[in-house]
Amino acid sequence: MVKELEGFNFEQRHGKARVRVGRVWRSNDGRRHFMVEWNVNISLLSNCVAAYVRDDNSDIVATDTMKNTVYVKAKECSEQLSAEEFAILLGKHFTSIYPQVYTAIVNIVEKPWERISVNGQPHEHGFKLGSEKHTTEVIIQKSGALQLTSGIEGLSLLKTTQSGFEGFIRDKYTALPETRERMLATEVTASWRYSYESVSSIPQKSLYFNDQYLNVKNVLVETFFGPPVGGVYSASVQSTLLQMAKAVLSRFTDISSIQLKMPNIHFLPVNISSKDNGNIVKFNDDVYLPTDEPHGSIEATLSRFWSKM
Ligand SMILES: O=c1[nH]c(=O)c2[nH]c(=O)[nH]c2[nH]1
Repeated sequence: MVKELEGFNFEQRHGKARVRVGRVWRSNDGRRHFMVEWNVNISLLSNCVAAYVRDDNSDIVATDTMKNTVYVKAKECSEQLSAEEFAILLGKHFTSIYPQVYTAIVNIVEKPWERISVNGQPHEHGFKLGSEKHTTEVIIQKSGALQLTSGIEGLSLLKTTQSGFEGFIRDKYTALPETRERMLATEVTASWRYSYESVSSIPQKSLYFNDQYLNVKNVLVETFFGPPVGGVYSASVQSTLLQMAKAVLSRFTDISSIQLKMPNIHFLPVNISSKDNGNIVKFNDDVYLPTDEPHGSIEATLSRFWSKM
């Protein structure tokens, strides 16, 4: 502990936020293009207290250097890679080349550019923006120990039936009727932690984490809706959320925990009545008032019992 901080507890980190980078790769004949757009955030934990206490910047990695590193490393990746692999590569770089840096935290949000089909044919170099985003965060130590998390942001799901909410507490403030027939809409934010604990145990199969992202998304969606014919009844957002989390942990053995945030986005059944005429029109689960706010906020984390988290 330096003398200037005696009697204090001091924690610090520094990094570069929102470094946006696009990267294009081309097939051998140059015709078929692959592209990603990433928003990279870097945070370094390092021994650079002197900069805070005595204006000595000699242990500081300039955040401008961090930004440049993103572009140079993107250039150096000669083949397409997942956001997870790129985050690990950056984290490894910062923790291995700077003696002062003991931990790097890198998170990336990937913009959902998807290859476009024109007249039913996938275009060689044309992309359109999709909706939900692939996210990842790696926390990596100098030793190579790491925590890897991936996720989805903004996955909007809605079903028009097979949802209800009954049996909740009723008191003098309760106006909500019980129902077995309502709309269910949410915008899922998911983040799941992989059980890999060191750089050396990360799967070497290229684009493995992109495949896993799509697999987890499919399981979440399938569980939310149930089979295409008939669907599955949801007794609450809470119940559906847990089924989704359990389905992911039971299907993917390399995932040790998952957090789901599922706001309950209300579609209010329209009911128009007047004092004189009572109900003017008889609505029958057919006309709704869509809302954004207020919304229910429902979130939970499910971890394997043996998980170290
Ligand atoms: O699925 C639901 N869970 C709740 O906790 C809740 N609360 C509420 O008003 N409606 C709902 N719906």
